[in-house]
Order: sequence, then structure tokens, then C-alpha cells
Amino acid sequence: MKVTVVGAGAVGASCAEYIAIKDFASEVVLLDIKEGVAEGKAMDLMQTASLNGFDTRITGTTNDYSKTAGSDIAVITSGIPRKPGMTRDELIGINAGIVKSVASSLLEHSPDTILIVVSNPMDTMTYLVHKTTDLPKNRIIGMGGALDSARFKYRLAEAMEAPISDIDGMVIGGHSDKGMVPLTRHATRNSVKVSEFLTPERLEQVAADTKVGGATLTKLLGTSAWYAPGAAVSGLVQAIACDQNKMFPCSALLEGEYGLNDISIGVPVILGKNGIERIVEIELDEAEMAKMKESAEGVSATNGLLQV
Ligand SMILES: NC(=O)C1=CN([C@@H]2O[C@H](COP(=O)(O)OP(=O)(O)OC[C@H]3O[C@@H](n4cnc5c(N)ncnc54)[C@H](O)[C@@H]3O)[C@@H](O)[C@H]2O)C=CC1
Ligand SMILES: O=C([O-])CC(=O)C(=O)O
Repeated sequence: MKVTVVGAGAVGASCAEYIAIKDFASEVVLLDIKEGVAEGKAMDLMQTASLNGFDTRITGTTNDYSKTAGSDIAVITSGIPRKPGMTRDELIGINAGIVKSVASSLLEHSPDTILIVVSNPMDTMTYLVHKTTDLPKNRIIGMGGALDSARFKYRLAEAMEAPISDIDGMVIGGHSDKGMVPLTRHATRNSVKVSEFLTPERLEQVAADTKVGGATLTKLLGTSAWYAPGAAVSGLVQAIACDQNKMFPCSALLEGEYGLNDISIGVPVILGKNGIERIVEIELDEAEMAKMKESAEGVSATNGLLQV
């Protein structure tokens, strides 16, 4: 199993590290345009192999796509991150060009690969890859909901003073401060609805904190987060590589599901060896459906800024 990660920055390197530590891939190739950076990070990570007990071989390359040939899965993290006070949408001008050319170079050398898009604004970058490549829709996956759901569970556990392993919950919709739709009504602590433990006001606060999870970290760090994003990507990669049939909310191209068309947005999907094995349509109530519709309008407006 060969995995390429384009962008050896904060998220790319974290993602490579988690993939290696989980030890399910034979090879991870890191690629970056900055001379020597991918090679350096790959070497540094390889020097953790005997300490962390993995056999995955990590190599780095400066923009040589021939080294990525035959990748089963390729992750796109190349592009600029936001700074405090910015929205993810503001990154579109620079990141669209990068994501489009990276996807095309990857496919030249790995025509059968499954692409995972991470660069922001992620739903729109995923849509861009759908529009500019001829890959079937199951092989283009946007990562956002897995991360947002992890943050939702963190906030729920914090509010309930419960261990995170007790909590289950999911965030769908667009990966943006306003567009996320935390499914509070469906969230549970060991199968018991979270509304049994928390007041409606506290649950509102949990949802609000979840939605600005990325912005909160960006303010603290001066750039956006990387540990949880890297871990979330590694979870998707593992589900595909190991044909786990695991369910994650991912940005997927919709053709009528949830009443939406011609948009890539976060919905629950089953991930296995073919990428998106299927989209899961869960029953949403009127309020949840209205939030999803509003979220989709936001993503569509950003898609409208693309020049494709
Ligand atoms: N979807 C999600 O949930 C998340 C998305 N992100 C996004 O991921 C992206 C990367 O974030 P960070 O790793 O923190 O940024 P970073 O600045 O640390 O790393 C980005 C890397 O991309 C490289 N790069 C730029 N153009 C390239 C090209 N044409 N080919 C190859 N490499 C290229 C840069 O040299 C840099 O090393 C950002 O757009 C950020 O907003 C970050 C966290 C979560
Ligand atoms: O907040 C950002 O810009 C990066 C990101 O998407 C996240 O951490 O959720």
C-alpha cells in the first residue's frame, strides 16, 4: 500500500506521522515544492521508526512526481493555511491553482489513485478536483467532517465531564465556521442521548464552540491546527487502505442526496477499498435540513468564485 502526501507542511507531516505510527502502509511519499523540506521531514520521521515501532518506509521528494507513481491513495495538503481573523474562503485565490495542478500531476503518475483533499476551502477544493479531473466520484474525498466530529466529541466530553470514549457524535455540512451542522440531536453518551445530560443552552454552546473549532486554534497558534487534522486524515486513509467500511462524514459529490446536486459537502459516507463505497442518507428533521440547505448555499457561493 503506497500513500503519497503532497504538502510536507504542518498537516502533511502530521498525517504522514500518524499513518506511519498506525503501521498499515508499506510506503509513504512526502512531496513539497520547498527544496529539501519533504526529504528532511521524511528522514526525521524515519528516525522515529525504531522508537515508535513502525516499518512504514517514509521518503521525501522536492516536486518529483515520478516518485509518487503507483500511489494507491494520495492526500492533498498543499497550499496556504489561514491566519487569525481570516475565513477559510479567503484562501481560495492561491489554493485553487495549487490544488488543481497538484491533482493533475498526481493522476499523471497514479491514474488509479484515490484522492483525499484537505487544502482549504476544502469543500470547494474537492468540488474543483471533481470538475477538473475525470475521476469517478467515489475516488475524490474531502476531509473535514471527521475532524469537526472529533472536535464535537471533545466539546461534548468537556461539557459532560465524561471520557471522550463514551461519546459518539457527528458533524455534517460545509467545513466552515458558519456552515458546520453538528448533529446534537443524534449525539450520544453510551447510547443515551446527550440531551439527558446537558441543558439545551449548554448544547447550543457545544455546537457553537465546535463550529469555530478551527478558528479558535488559529487564534491561539497564529496558524491553523495540524495534530487533529493529521489524525483525521490518517483515519480516512486507513479505512480505505484496510477496506474497513468505516463511516465518516466526508465531503462527497452529491447527486440528489439530501436534496442537493452538483456540490461537494460533508455527509456520512462508508469508506472502503474503492474510496466512497456509498453515501448514507440519514433522516434529518426540519431544523437540521434547513441548516444543511443554508450550509450548501454557502459552499455553492464559494464554488461560484472558482474559475473552471
Ligand atoms: N480540511 C481540513 O480539515 C483542514 C485543512 N487545512 C488546510 O490544509 C492546508 C495546509 O495547511 P498546513 O499544513 O498547516 O500549511 P503549511 O504552510 O504548514 O504547509 C503547506 C505546504 O504546502 C506546500 N506547497 C505549497 N504549494 C505547493 C505545491 N504546488 N506543491 C507541493 N507543495 C506545495 C508548502 O511548501 C508547505 O510546505 C491549508 O490550506 C489549510 O487551511 C488545515 C487543517 C485542517
Ligand atoms: O481552521 C482552519 O483554517 C484549518 C481547518 O480547516 C481546521 O483546523 O478545521
